[in-house]
Amino acid sequence: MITGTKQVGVRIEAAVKSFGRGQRAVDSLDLDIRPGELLTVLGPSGSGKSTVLSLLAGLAEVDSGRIWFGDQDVTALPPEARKIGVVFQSAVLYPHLSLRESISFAPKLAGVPRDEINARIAEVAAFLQISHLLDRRPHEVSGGERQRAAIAKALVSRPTLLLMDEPFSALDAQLRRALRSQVVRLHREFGATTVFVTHDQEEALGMGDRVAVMRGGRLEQVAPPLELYRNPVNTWVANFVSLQPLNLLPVEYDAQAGEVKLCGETVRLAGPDRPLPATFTLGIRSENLRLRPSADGPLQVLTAEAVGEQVKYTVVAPDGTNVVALGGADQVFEPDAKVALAVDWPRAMVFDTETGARIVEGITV
Ligand SMILES: Nc1ncnc2c1ncn2[C@@H]1O[C@H](COP(=O)(O)OP(=O)(O)OP(=O)(O)O)[C@@H](O)[C@H]1O
Repeated sequence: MITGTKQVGVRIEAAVKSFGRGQRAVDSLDLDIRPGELLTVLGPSGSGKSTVLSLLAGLAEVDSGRIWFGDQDVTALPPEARKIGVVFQSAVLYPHLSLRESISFAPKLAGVPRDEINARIAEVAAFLQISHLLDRRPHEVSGGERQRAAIAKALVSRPTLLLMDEPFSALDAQLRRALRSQVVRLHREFGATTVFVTHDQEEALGMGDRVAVMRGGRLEQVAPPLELYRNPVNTWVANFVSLQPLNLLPVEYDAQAGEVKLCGETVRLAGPDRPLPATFTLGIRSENLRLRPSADGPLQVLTAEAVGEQVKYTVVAPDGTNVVALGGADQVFEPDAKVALAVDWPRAMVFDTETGARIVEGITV
């Protein structure tokens, strides 16, 4: 880790923020961000992600609640007193200044000695591979290079908290991927506690030490990526974090026989870890569902779509439910083929049909 970086934990306590008389943009939010972690904040458009970032930056004030950086209550502190670095969707650089001048602006103002500023710029620019561009102005570099300069500008003041709001959303997919891994390495190197806002599942799950999922101004769940993926608290989170389509299938359970009826098939369960209700919703991701050839069905292939090395099948169950399954290119099913499901049961999720809440951890057959 680079010397001079302090790691601070952040605590948002019962934060409420509304704009005008409208709905609450952030509603009773409690969130702990650990010292030095890279937390991604994921949610659909309008879920309150940017507002959370503005509250942390001090660009917006909470209506009620408190914000702590370590043991310091910063709720009433203005942005300049918070020791934060912020990177927005489009780089905030001075158009008439060179990148070097833009990057050195804030530390110069703060009275950091010239040599120290130069050393910090050299270090961060080398890391971000923009050393050769420092004497150019913003309009003389590409969009990706401008975003890297904006990151350098945010880092050079040695912030204790780095806030990034969809910094790569205007860039093409390949560049986004490259910059994503650069930010992860940068975070490891510089160690500042980082909050990275995105509406992109792949970005949030790929980058975050933990992912905070927001919906309608509230926090639905916060967990490490794999835990979130495997143990989502409800159908909404399960669906939102899915990289491949999620099937939510109605299931009937006969407790006495220990059997479930799923898409026209009867399956014996070995041991649900808790009593199951007579009907529930089974959540199964298409990557955890395969098709088996079966002369007498009960399902029928509707479409087969190539996805790289795999094939995405949409099949229809006897009750008309559509089910999406992924298959390898080695076993190809033609449209209209009769098939049965091969469920990876330990990866199946059981949800309450009424509330959508997760009810058991996993079931075995
Ligand atoms: N300055 C503002 N004035 C009025 N309403 C606002 C303002 N900023 C945000 N809102 C409202 O607050 C809610 C949350 O907005 P916010 O920008 O935090 O969501 P977001 O999750 O970041 O969305 P996006 O992914 O589209 O940027 C939205 O309903 C939005 O319309």
